[in-house]
Amino acid sequence: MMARTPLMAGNWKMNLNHLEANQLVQKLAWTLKDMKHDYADVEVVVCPPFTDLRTVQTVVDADKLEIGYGAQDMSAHDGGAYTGEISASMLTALGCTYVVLGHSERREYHDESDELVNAKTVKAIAAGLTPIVCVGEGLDIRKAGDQVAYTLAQVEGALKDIKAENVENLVIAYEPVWAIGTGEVATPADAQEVCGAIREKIAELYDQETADAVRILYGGSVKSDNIADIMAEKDVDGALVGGAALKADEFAKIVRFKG
Ligand SMILES: O=C(CO)COP(=O)(O)O
Repeated sequence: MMARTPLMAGNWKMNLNHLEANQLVQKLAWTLKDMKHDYADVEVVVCPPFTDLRTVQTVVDADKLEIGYGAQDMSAHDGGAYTGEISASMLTALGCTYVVLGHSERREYHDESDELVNAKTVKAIAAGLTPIVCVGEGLDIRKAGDQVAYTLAQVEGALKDIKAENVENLVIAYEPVWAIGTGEVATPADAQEVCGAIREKIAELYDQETADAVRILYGGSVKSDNIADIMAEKDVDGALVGGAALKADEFAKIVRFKG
């Protein structure tokens, strides 16, 4: 089995304008460079608002930074009369390599369904983007003990009609909604339970090789002081980080979770 490269992705949500984005990415790059170890063994990605992407591209290109970037959403359409939407090809034209899809905040505030997340995932893959597909249960489902079944149904919905060769590059982020922005982090065992079940589901839908290649992230109140324990779980390959990704020092410490 090929080792999966850990991935630390910062989801900035609706925070930081392009000037602030410039500062944060530069500071992140310096901080990572100043750290004792080089960070080549961990992939670092930032997902700023759309309006920051051009700026992030300029900083990354100018300083040849080993920081990837992507958007937090995109349209399921290729182009045309869709006011306010951004297409996959607009993102690739800006050098994006990733796109977050189906975040619980999109599902909750913008009524995104599994079908829409699937349509976007198909388009992202076709454009050569790596989708970070977000799944995860709310508190009521967790209390009822149905987190695994609920989350696996979302995974299956997102992957409908997607071929194995496209799934192996995909990233899935398990983000229990009750742990997002609440300070309530899932225990490492909670994260492993669902991340492990997601990998088993992918093996069932495709094959073991595909399942072993897919990277599965945990997200929800990840901080520098809890990341190491979460990363110790065998099916957790990284984190999708919200609030803690807005501070260069803190995000850099998360990237350097091995110390
Ligand atoms: O939603 C998240 C990342 O996509 C998690 O947010 P927090 O890290 O702020 O809890």
